[in-house]
Amino acid sequence: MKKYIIKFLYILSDDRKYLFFLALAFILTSSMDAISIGIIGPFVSLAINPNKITQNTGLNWAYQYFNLSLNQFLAYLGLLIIIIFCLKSVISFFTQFYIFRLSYRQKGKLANRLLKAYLRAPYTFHLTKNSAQIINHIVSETHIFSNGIMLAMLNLASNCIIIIILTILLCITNLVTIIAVVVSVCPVLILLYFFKHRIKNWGEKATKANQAMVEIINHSLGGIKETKIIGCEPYFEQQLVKQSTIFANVSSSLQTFSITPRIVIEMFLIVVLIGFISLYLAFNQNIQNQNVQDITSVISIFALASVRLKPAIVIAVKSMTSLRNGTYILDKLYLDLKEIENIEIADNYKYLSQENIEKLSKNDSNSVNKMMLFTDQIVLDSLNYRYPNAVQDALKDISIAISKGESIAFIGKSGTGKTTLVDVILGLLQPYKGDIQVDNNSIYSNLRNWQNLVGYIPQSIFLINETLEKNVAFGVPEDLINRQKLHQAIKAAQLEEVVENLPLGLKTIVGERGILLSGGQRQRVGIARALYHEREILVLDEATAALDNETESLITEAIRSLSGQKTMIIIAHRLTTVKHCNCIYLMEKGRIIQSGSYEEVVTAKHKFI
Ligand SMILES: Nc1ncnc2c1ncn2[C@@H]1O[C@H](COP(=O)(O)OP(=O)(O)OP(=O)(O)O)[C@@H](O)[C@H]1O
Repeated sequence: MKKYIIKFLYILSDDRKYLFFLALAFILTSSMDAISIGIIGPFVSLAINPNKITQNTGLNWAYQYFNLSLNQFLAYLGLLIIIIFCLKSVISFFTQFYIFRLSYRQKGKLANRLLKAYLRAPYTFHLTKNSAQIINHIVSETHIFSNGIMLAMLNLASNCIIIIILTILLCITNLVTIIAVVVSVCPVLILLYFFKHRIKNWGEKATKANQAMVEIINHSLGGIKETKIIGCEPYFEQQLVKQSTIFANVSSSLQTFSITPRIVIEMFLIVVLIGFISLYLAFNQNIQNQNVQDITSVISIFALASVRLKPAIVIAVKSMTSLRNGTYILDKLYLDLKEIENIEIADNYKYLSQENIEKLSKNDSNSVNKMMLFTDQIVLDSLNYRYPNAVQDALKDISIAISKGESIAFIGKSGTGKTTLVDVILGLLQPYKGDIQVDNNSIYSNLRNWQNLVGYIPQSIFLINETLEKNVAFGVPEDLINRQKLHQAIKAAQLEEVVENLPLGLKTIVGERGILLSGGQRQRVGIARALYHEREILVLDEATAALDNETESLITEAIRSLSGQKTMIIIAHRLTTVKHCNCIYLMEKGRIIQSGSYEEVVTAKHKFI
């Protein structure tokens, strides 16, 4: 339990401070709740026999002090109970409101914290992670944390206070009831103890099945073209049925278990109540007025137990089940948060030279937001990179200089390190040896500023299901889009004709992942996007897919028209696009083995594509 609370508090982070106020509110409302219900039994007993007022020292003193008739005194006592009840109800309403708000806000905060950490985690972290898992953490697990763990913990705390106070009251007033309560609760606690591992297992299985379902849906719909052509719909359907059956089985077991306490407690309470009355009647043949009062008092206390104590016990036990069920999620969230919040620093620096680590840490501490200037050249100085857990370097001693306004291209067979080199240039991967300098300043002295200079146009552009203009001016609110810049970018990216042919022009929604556009058009949207955002340096990973001659020449034209204005770094998969480049670098096994003009390198008869 101690470990559970430590993890819970870690995840709760800043909101821990609210728990103190919540605890105070709990103590207040639960005490009022318990007292207001606890005094109903004695009040009923006094109503049946008002003379008992004079037998109680406190009540007798009040009765004498106010100088009222017994019935009037009883009426005022009733009024007092009503006031306590109303006050308790108002406070209880607001406390519950506060609990719900805190819990559900926690979901939003936690999702935010996770997304922030995932987005800031180094690129290498994402190379090894499954996106379905990440989505599941952010969407479902945060919900289970707020609903199944946090709410359960708060409910458990508030109901435990009620149980303790009511039990004390019952102990004072009636021993039979307390025996009934103990007899009813013990089997439930024993059940909970023996099932604790199974409940945790159910929680784990439900989470995994849920995650697998997201993954299956993701895979089948994400590759819908392949799914349809290969005809593997039944495979995905069967996989989904398998996981949903697991989910249904464990969830139904869990739900059944969670209603068991109510059934068991109800059964035992009734058994003890009827048993007590039957035994009482069997052993007391001559029922006197006093006996009737005893039985009435026991019944009213039983009523109290079933009105407030039973629900409190049921909610407390249900919360305990929910907490146990959430153990797997709590562990996962705790480990994940710890991992990603710490990895950010550790992994970023893992493969970096000591010199660059110092530059980065200096930058982290004074995070200056000044612009990085690029007026002369970019120098890649002896870059060496190795992927985590790889046995050999993906890049070996890469040294080149790129002057401002130059276009250069990397060519080479598949797997020779072109993408890796571009990822290093983009600052996504950090070399364990070497440096990248812009006008003699290391990019590691402020990676963010360096990235602000660079526009990246990947093979497959990420397009959102929005209008074409929003996709070009990506991340800019619609009313702030600069029309002039937008039209210039569209023109330079050779997209004017495409826009003219779209039904709503720039206002046409391009569909999920730009499904309404062709591959070549999408890549030109990517070029327009980089141009709109006025990036000095454009890094273009040319599409590997075969493009028709016209599209290819449009892309080539778009790239060519930018030469001289922008510094371009191109990963080329076909030679036509790089004809105009100032320098071409041929790569093999992570090294640059040849460089020179198009004629020098291409006519050297290397078969690299
Ligand atoms: N995430 C990774 N983890 C480990 N090794 C990797 C990873 N990504 C790439 N590699 C390895 O690094 C080497 C260079 O890969 P890279 O993707 O840079 O080649 P490429 O020239 O861009 O290939 P292509 O033209 O097919 O895209 C390859 O041997 C590849 O197997």
